[in-house]
Parts: sequence; structure tokens; C-alpha cells
Amino acid sequence: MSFAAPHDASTANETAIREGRARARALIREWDLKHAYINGAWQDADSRETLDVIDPARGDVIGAVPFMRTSEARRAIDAAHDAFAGWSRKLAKERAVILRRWRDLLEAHQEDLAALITLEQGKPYDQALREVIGAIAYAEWYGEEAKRAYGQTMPATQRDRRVVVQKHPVGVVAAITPWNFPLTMVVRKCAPALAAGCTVIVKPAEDTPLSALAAAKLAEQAGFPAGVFNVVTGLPQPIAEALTGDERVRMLSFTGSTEVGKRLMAQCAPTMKKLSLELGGNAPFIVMDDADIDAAVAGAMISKFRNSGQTCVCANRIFVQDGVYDAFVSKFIAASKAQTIGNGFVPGTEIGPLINRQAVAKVERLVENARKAGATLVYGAELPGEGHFVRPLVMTDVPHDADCFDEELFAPVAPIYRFSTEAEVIELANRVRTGLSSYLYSRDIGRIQRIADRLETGVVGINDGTTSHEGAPFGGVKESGQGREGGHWGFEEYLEPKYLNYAIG
Ligand SMILES: NC(=O)c1ccc[n+]([C@@H]2O[C@H](COP(=O)([O-])OP(=O)(O)OC[C@H]3O[C@@H](n4cnc5c(N)ncnc54)[C@H](O)[C@@H]3O)[C@@H](O)[C@H]2O)c1
Ligand SMILES: O=C[C@H](O)CS(=O)(=O)O
Repeated sequence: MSFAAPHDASTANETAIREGRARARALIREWDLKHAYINGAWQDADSRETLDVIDPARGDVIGAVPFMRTSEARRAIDAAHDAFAGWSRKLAKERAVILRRWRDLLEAHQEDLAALITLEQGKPYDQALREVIGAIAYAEWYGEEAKRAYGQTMPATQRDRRVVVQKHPVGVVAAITPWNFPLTMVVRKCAPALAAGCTVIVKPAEDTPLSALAAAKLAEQAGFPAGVFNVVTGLPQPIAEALTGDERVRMLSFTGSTEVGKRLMAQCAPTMKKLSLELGGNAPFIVMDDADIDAAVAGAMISKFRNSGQTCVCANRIFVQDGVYDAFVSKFIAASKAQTIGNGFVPGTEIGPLINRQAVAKVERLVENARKAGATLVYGAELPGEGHFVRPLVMTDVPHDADCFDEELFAPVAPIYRFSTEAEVIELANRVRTGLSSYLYSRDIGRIQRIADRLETGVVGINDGTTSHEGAPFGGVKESGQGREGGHWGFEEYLEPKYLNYAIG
């Protein structure tokens, strides 16, 4: 399968691309984003080796970061461990002030940070800006939450006893983050951890390390003490082995694929680390006969194609009930055809490139498998492609035993499945090993509640294709992970309760 070329390289588009790239590259240059950040110092790899960072839209090198391995990861653990006593003993209010400064700096630089995200990850600029706004929201939330690590007293069961419950920070936290939200995933983990009094070592995805380094630059300016916030760059395994194998690291917070999550879970077992795992999804998007079809199409477009289909909550299986199937399919194809694909810096672009060649190869494999299994490709032009661009693809008649029923497509490819009854679609929706998010379009409140009660996911969008909220407990069940991010739930992940039992004589 070949891939769409970016929309026409008109003068106006080329100017927008040139200016956007220039803005992002100026940030990389002026903030000197070519060193990792350990113990309050910007450091190179011990070997002086570097890893290139690639623009997924153009395929060219846009930067380079230190290729660090075990020794540098150990130095980061030393720093975080040494800094923990001082940071955890600060008043919650003192930590809150620094977090608020970090939030304000993220906001002050939001447009430059968005340009950096578009350059290293490829998403359209307006979506990148929304990502930065999302990161600001998490930093704001946890700057406030820092002061709410509330304990508890409880009625004594003996006259000469009193019980007091306190909350204590877990300790040193390792945070391993994905490439699809290169800034928000860092802030969504580090803000609650830092608010709780933990110290953090971040290992960002090797495809998108620059946003994490930019976050560190602003953390330094915000006043986090040396060793409290560290970023180690490089290929994952040697760094992750050091982080998971060291007993001084008391928690791993990981966002990424279920496959890697399982591996890291096993690596953490010997040192009994606390885990927060935000793993893979495979969202069912359910459209009932009584749904508002136009609203369902609009919601499916957002849920399917946001971030070029590269989010953990993207609709991965679209289920449409018999009575509205033909109407939905024709409207959805028309809307898909209208999507503007190309370089994320061009205003109005809705779909950018996939992150890398492996992602393109994966979607090629899944589409070819579905076609051979009997799926019909009802829209998806065979265009000469370049880079990592994949035009929106709509498939119908997809068999339930096609690989894409169980695997995340992580691309702008929409498999549509027909169903007849509530019971059938609930069984189909739940027939997978993951359970992160799901979507349900209906106007019958009884039907909505009946189905939502039985969907095996951590998040349900009701007549809505997006579900992000910094105060809500985001996370999944089954093989989508454990733990939650967002709100007080995300804060408690980084706290341990301790109860004091007083004999008062
Ligand atoms: N649940 C969520 O909140 C959420 C959010 C974003 C992405 N995801 C999931 O992440 C996946 C896509 O992201 P991805 O491709 O970056 O995932 P990935 O698992 O390949 O990589 C995620 C992170 O893990 C690191 N990593 C990779 N292999 C490793 C190993 N063997 N040991 C240690 N670390 C390793 C990577 O360098 C990266 O930093 C999808 O499955 C998506 O659903 C989930
Ligand atoms: O990709 C995973 C993100 O968590 C999706 S969202 O930004 O939280 O909706």
C-alpha cells in the first residue's frame, strides 16, 4: 500500500512549513536541547554518542540527544535518591508554589512547545497546542492537589488508643513515557509525583525526547532543586533495566504498549516496586439505531482520526447497528474523504504522518490481513506516498477474526462492523484482552446505562468522541493496565498511607 503525499506543496503551504519548522528549531537551539538533565546539570552521554531525532513528516534530522545507558541511569537514580529527603520534607505549600511556576512557564511558552511537538511527533499544530494546554491543566491540577494529601483519624476501638492515618510520598519514581503525547505524558506523571514529594527520573520515547527536555528546562527555571526532576535519554532497554533493577527506585509509572508493560512489570517484581501502568487500548465505538447519526459521525471522526489515529483511546472497532448502518457508512466515508492530510505546520491539516516506518509497516500488515480475510476497502486511495503519511482508510465487512479486531491499528484506518442486538455488541466490544476506553451513541438513557454498565473499560464516552479531563481517573482494566492518572486518583498513586496507633494510657 502506498501513502498519500502531503497536500500540495503550494507556496503558502511551504511558507507555513518553513516558518513552523524554523520556530521549533529556534527553540531547540536557544534552549540547547541536546543534553540530558541529571542532578540539576545538563549532561552528555559518557560515550559522547548521540541519537538523532527525526521529523516524521519530512524524514530529516532535527536534533540529537545523548545516547545514555546504564551508568548515566544509575547517576540519575543516585541524584533522585539523594534529593528525596529534602524534597519530601518541604512543606506541601512550598512544592505547590514551584509546581505553579512550572505550570505558568509551560503556559508562557505554549506556542513554541506546540511547534516542537509538531516537529518531532508530526501531529497538526492545533492538536499540538491542545496537547500543551492539556499538560498545563495537569500541572495546574497537581499544583493545587499538592496541598491535599489529607490523612484521617478514626474512632478508637479501645479507650486508651487513638489512630491517625498519614500520607507519605512513595519515594524515587521512574517514569517511562510514549511518543504520541510527548509533553503531556511527562507532565501527567511527574506533576502528581512531584506534588506528593517524590523525586522523578523520566525516560522519554526515543522518537520524541525533545519535549521532555523542554519540560526539564522549564522545571529547572521553576526552581525544582537538583536531583528532583531528571531526564535520561537513550534507547530504552539498558536505561529501563537500571531503573527497574535498582531497589532505591520505589515506583515505576509507565505509559506504552501492553507488551512492554508486561515486560516491565516482570522486571519490577524482584524489587517489589509500586506500579502505575497505562497500556494499550482497542476502543469499541458503538452506534445504536436511535443515535443522532450526524453526531455519531462527528464523534467517530474525532475518536478515530485524532493524532492521525495514534492515541490509546482511538476508536479501533466501529460497531454500527443494522438500522443505521448504511447511513452511517456513507456519511463517515464522505467525512473521511474531506480530511486534509499533510505536514502538521500547514493550517487546516487534520491528519499528519505516522511516527515512523515501523508504524507504517504495522498498518500495512493489518490492512492487508483484513483485506485477505474478506474486508472491503470502501475508501482509501492508492496514492504515491512519501514519508510516513497514511491516507484515511475505511473498511467494511471486516471479519471478527481479522488481526485488526484484536490489535491496535494506531493509524487513520477505520474498520466498521455491523451488529443487530445490544447483547451482541456488548459481547463483541468486550471480546478483547484490553479495556481502556469505549464510546456509545444512543439517545435512550436506559439503553445507555444498561450498555455502559457492562462495557469492560475504564472510560466510556457517551455521545462524545473525546473523554480527556485532568480531574478524572484515566486508566483501563484487563490488559490496559492498572492505576489511574488524573484527579485525586492520580495523586494517591504516588502516596502511601501510614497509620499511627497511639496508646494514650
Ligand atoms: N494508556 C495510556 O494512557 C496510553 C497513552 C499513550 C500510549 N499508550 C499505548 O502505547 C502504545 C504506543 O506507544 P509506544 O509505541 O511508544 O509504546 P512502547 O511500549 O513501544 O514505548 C513506550 C515507552 O516504552 C519504552 N520501551 C520500549 N520498549 C521497551 C523495553 N523493552 N523496555 C523498557 N522500555 C521500553 C519506549 O522507549 C517508550 O519510552 C500503544 O499501545 C498505546 O495504546 C497508552
Ligand atoms: O494516548 C493516550 C492519551 O492518554 C489519550 S488522551 O489524550 O488522554 O485522550
